[in-house]
Amino acid sequence: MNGPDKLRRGSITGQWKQLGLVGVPVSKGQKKDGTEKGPASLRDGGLVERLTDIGCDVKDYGDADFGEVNEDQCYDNVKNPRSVAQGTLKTADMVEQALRTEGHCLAIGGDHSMAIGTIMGHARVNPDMAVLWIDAHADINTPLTSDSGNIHGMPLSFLAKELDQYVPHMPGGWEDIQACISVEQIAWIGLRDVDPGERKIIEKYDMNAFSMQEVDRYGIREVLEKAIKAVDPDGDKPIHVSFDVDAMDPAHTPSTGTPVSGGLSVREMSYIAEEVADTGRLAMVDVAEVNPNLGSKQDVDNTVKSAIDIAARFFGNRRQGLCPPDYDIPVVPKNIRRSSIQTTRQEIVKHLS
Ligand SMILES: NC(=[NH2+])NCCC[C@H](N)C(=O)O
Ligand SMILES: [Mn+2]
Ligand SMILES: [Mn+2]
Repeated sequence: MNGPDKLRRGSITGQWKQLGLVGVPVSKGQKKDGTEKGPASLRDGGLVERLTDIGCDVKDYGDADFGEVNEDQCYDNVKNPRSVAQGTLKTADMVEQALRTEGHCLAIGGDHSMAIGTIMGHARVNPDMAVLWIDAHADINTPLTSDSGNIHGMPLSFLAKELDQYVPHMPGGWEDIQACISVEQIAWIGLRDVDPGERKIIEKYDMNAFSMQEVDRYGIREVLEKAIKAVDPDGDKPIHVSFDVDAMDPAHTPSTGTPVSGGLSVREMSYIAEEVADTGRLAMVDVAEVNPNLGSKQDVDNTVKSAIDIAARFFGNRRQGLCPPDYDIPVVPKNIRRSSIQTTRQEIVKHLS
């Protein structure tokens, strides 16, 4: 081969021309206020500009309206079931519309209960999607296996058809939320805090769960390859990435509600994003669990920066660099003497104008 993967990779921007952005300002899936401000913190941090710079044509669909639910009593131990259900249905509609219109979608949360709506909406368009769930947590507790009662620890139990028998039918909108994917469509990367009921489900259904132990044993390259092979053996499925920022080490994403030490490095996470982008099959990304209420200003800035960096990598930004399709190396006109770079530049500008 001639140079590092020269033939396989282009370096031109604009692979994802059209991209719908959907904000999912949910915080009722867990107990800490602040994730409802996640979408605003990512927009204020320059997310759209970053995506535009790398050649994306971003259409911002705004935020799903989570409204206010009066007296959202617990269902058994499940907290805020009606609030989450109501916003989930709105999220699903917006994601569906964004995907149908733009072809690609980036959903920014919000706690990870956001993914019930994003995957539901995505499944209406691509029911055969492959889901890569990048997270310290498995988020597949059922309401009955969950100790916390927080819905952000349960989204996959509502989404996986095989688990229907374990999930109670809750009131207040949940009748419209139906499981839409199979356990075989899901692979996790980054796990390091898995509850007993979750571990049981993973083993019972022989699910594709890659913990940090596998990352340490095989390296991120092999783990990612195995994960993609597991959910997309023929390499022809649309890919949904659900990225919980707590998958990364808290050194990079400290402002999140349930940080767990020993997470993915910037390099490992960048590698995942670049390689998934390179498949050409990425349809949608969720960015979950940014909580600007937690930590110092520096912590929040670091978290927002990491989240934006990774989101941009999923949509085409590469560590090797990019150049716009119409970029040309500036030529020095023959009649201009090279006295110094400074004057050359000025003279070229003069010459051109
Ligand atoms: N999306 C997340 N950060 N989830 C954390 C879940 C923690 C724990 N497993 C629970 O069920 O409550
Ligand atoms: Mn998590
Ligand atoms: Mn999560």
